[in-house]
Parts: sequence; structure tokens; C-alpha cells
Amino acid sequence: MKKLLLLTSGGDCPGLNGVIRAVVKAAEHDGNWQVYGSRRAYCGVLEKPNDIIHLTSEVVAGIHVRGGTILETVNKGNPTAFPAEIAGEQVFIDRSDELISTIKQLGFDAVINIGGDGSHRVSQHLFEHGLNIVGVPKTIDNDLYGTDYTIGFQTAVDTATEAIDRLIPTAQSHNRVIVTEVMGRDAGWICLHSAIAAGAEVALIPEIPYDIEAIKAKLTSRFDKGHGFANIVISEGAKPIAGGIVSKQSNERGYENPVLGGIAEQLASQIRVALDLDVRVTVLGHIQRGGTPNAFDRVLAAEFGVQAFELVKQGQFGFIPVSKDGEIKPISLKEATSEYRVIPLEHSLITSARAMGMCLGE
Ligand SMILES: Nc1ncnc2c1ncn2[C@@H]1O[C@H](COP(=O)(O)OP(=O)(O)OP(=O)(O)O)[C@@H](O)[C@H]1O
Ligand SMILES: O=P(O)(O)OC[C@H]1O[C@](O)(CO)[C@@H](O)[C@@H]1O
Ligand SMILES: [Mg+2]
Repeated sequence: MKKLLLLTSGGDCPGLNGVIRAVVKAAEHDGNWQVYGSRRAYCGVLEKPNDIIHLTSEVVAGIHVRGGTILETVNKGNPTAFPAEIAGEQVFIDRSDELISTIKQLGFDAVINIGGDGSHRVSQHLFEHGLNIVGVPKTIDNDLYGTDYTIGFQTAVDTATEAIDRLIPTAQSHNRVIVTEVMGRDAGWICLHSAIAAGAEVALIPEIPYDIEAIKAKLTSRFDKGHGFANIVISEGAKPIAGGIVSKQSNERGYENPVLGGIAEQLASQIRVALDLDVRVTVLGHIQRGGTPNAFDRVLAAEFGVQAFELVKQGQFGFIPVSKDGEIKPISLKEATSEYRVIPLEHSLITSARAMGMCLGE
């Protein structure tokens, strides 16, 4: 029997458990592979004693409907810059060779890492250093290059849309402006999808730095015409034309990404100063990462899981199945990590939003 190691890394999202289940079921159906899971990404391999569990169809039964990941995850355990303490000093050390040799010593023939852009940059590095690894695209942000969809994105859009749906009547009842901040890092996928789905008046995405004058004009016209309310959806990574993103550095050891958040409050203050309007802010936050995966994400999770296992069986390492133009097909991890996937300015989402009169802050 061959041995396969499975892990989830980066932020959790709905659909991760569906991939885990699909890989385990496909492996059991194949009959030649045993599947194990490393908990908290590679921490399960690097910890002493290790924290690796055997994944059987009994363990994964029914998990595809549950959010989160039964394997747990981390977004601060980069094995190439692992936080450590040496002689009382806080340092970062490259543990990738140790990681790869431990995985081999434990008898694993291959690894499947379910991750987003940050995780797959690590996967590509490990592949270049001799690890037999295959990726699976996940993240609510939908910002992984080479795939039209990542697992978790559609469910996050549903969650954000439902929240904005709920905010519209209260904005209307109180004649207010409500600014809703959504996740997505430096890409506006969640923002623009949920703004269009809910029918927001303004959507502000990182791809189009916003002009406060354009927003003021839109709001003035909304209130002048007697509609008397407006809903603005803003990406956590959005920025004004004359200014930067709102972010801070995390004080958690090993946390590499800037912590985004606060742009909605900044915009609300600007609106209050410029116009005599009541403004409220809602930050959706990690609610977007929770909940049961919708049917789309469950199906995508099943397809990605099965395809990733196929790649392992065929020895096609350094690859990742993606969803492109309605087909599931493999591309190299090198390609998937070669660019960051923002919304192209000519994308139909942007032209459709503009055509319906939605203000994109320009
Ligand atoms: N396999 C891994 N094991 C442990 N830590 C990892 C692993 N892969 C990545 N990391 C850490 O997590 C960070 C990636 O987190 P990031 O939030 O960017 O994840 P992601 O994969 O892009 O998914 P998402 O964007 O959905 O959170 C990396 O910078 C690194 O510190
Ligand atoms: O779980 P954390 O560390 O707060 O990460 C938040 C980030 O993770 C994501 O939810 C997924 O990448 C981003 O949208 C957000 O900026
Ligand atoms: Mg990411």
C-alpha cells in the first residue's frame, strides 16, 4: 500500500472537508493507497511527537456538509521561515529540508495540500526541493491565479449577499447609508459578486481606487431623488485614489500577511464629514468563512479532491487541478503562483455593474 499525506493550510473556508472526504473515498475506491492527515498544516509533521491521523471513510463520513477543516489549519507556520527561539532569541528558520525528509522517513509517497495563493507558494518551493506534492485550490478570496473558482468562494458570496440583503431594509427604514466591509484581500471578487447579487448602489474594490467625489455624487443623487438610502459594499483591500489600504502588521509570531480591515470606517467618516447623512458600518469578518458549504462548493470540492488524487496516482507532482471555462484540468503550481488573481478591468462583472448604474467609485 502507498501512503498519501493530506493537509489544509491558510485560512479555513467552507468546502475543505469535502475535499478531504473526496480524496479518502477515491483512495479507498482505488484500493492501493492509505490516506493520513497532518493537523494544522505542516505543524503536524514538524511537532514532536507528530500529530498525524489516519483518515478512513469512517472518519470522513458526512463531513462534506460541515464548515472548517477536521484537520485544522494555520496561516502562520511557513516551513521556509518557521518561528523559533534559539538561545532566548526569536528567529525564523528554514525547516523545509527537515520537513521533506521527515515526510519521506514517515513513509509518505505523496502529499496533497489544500490551500490558497500563500500556501501554494510554499508548495511550489517544497516541490522544487524534492517533495512529491499536488495542490488543491481553496480560499474564500478567489484570488488564486489560473482557476475561475476556488473552494469556499461561492459560499462566502452567499453569506455576504444574505447579510447585505438584511442590511438593505434597515438602511431604507432609517434613511441611512450602510457601508458593509467584506473580505477578499487585494481582490474584489467577494465584493463585486455580493454587491451585484444584493443590488447595492456602490461597490468599492481594490482593482479600482475610489474617488470620494464620485461616491458623494452618487449618494447625493440617491438622497435627492427621494430614495433616501444607500448601501455601499467595500473590499477590505480597497483604497482611495489619494491614499493607501488600511492595514496593520500582526503581532502574532510567524504571521506574514498584513492584517486588513478598517477601510469601511474610514469611508464612513469621510461621508459624514462631506454630507449630512447618517452612516452605519458593518464589518462581516470571519462570518464569511463559516457555515455549511453550498452545493456549488461541495461539488467543486468533490471534483478537485478526485482530480488531485488522480494526479498523485499518475505521479504528476507540482500540479494543481483548476476550474477553467467549465472544465477541471491540471496546471502547474508554478503557473498558479506566477501571478495574483484580481478582477481584470475589462471583466463582464465590472462592465455589467457599470451598465446597471452601480457606482464603482470612479
Ligand atoms: N503548508 C503550510 N503549513 C504551514 N503554514 C503554511 C503552509 N502554507 C502556508 N503557510 C503559512 O500560511 C501563510 C498563508 O496564509 P494565507 O492566509 O496567505 O493563506 P492562503 O493559502 O493564501 O489561503 P487564504 O488566502 O484563504 O487564507 C503563509 O504565508 C505561511 O506563513
Ligand atoms: O484568519 P485571519 O488570520 O484573520 O485572516 C483573515 C484573512 O483571511 C481571509 O479570510 C482569507 O484569505 C482574508 O479574506 C482575510 O484578509
Ligand atoms: Mg490567500
